[in-house]
Amino acid sequence: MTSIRRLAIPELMEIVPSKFDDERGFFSEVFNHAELACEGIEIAWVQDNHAYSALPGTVRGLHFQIPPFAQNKLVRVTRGAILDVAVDLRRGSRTYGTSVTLELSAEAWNQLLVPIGFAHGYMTLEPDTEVLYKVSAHWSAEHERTLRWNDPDLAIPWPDPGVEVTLSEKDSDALFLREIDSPFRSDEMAG
Ligand SMILES: Cc1cn([C@H]2C[C@H](O)[C@@H](COP(=O)(O)OP(=O)(O)O[C@H]3O[C@@H](C)C(=O)[C@@H](O)[C@H]3O)O2)c(=O)[nH]c1=O
Repeated sequence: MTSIRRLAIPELMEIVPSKFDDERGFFSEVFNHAELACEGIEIAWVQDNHAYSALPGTVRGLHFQIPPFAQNKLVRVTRGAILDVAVDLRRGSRTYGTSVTLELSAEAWNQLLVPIGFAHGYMTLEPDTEVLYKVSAHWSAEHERTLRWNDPDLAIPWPDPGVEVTLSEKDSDALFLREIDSPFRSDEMAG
């Protein structure tokens, strides 16, 4: 059975699928539509992404796409570990501009559901970390937006990686929260 736990912002959920170990290795249903549907999660996923980061302290994000390419994301780690972060960008939300963090790892075998209306990003906590995630809209460069990972207004409790942070050029030149004109409204969101 998959376990599902709502986080401090209840639209964000930690999902932990069962994992069956035996002498050969393991088996796990990493996505089961019917089990998630029982919790009201019925999302039409259209793309699976796989990202490998060589170094610990690699930051990707914080990213979101605007409509009509806004994306739900279901994120998991198959090797290594990350601190995964979602920032509430739903105007009118009591938690607008605040974040939820959750450590995801191959060992814990947990996943984070990040719905439309949130920016998403992560820092790798181990070398050779692989992140896989489903998204519910295709990638569109014109609809992609980047929020600055270390914007002081977000006050995200990033860990000290003990090394210099590795960042893409796009992410190092991102917008601050105060510069973002969010298209998301809390009263339009499901859940
Ligand atoms: C996101 C994405 C990128 N690309 C291409 C564009 C570019 O040449 C290369 C690397 O893209 P990026 O630097 O944007 O990759 P990355 O920084 O890993 O982007 C990802 O970050 C995490 C935090 C998310 O939440 C994702 O939605 C996505 O934005 O891959 C695709 O072809 N399809 C995609 O869906």
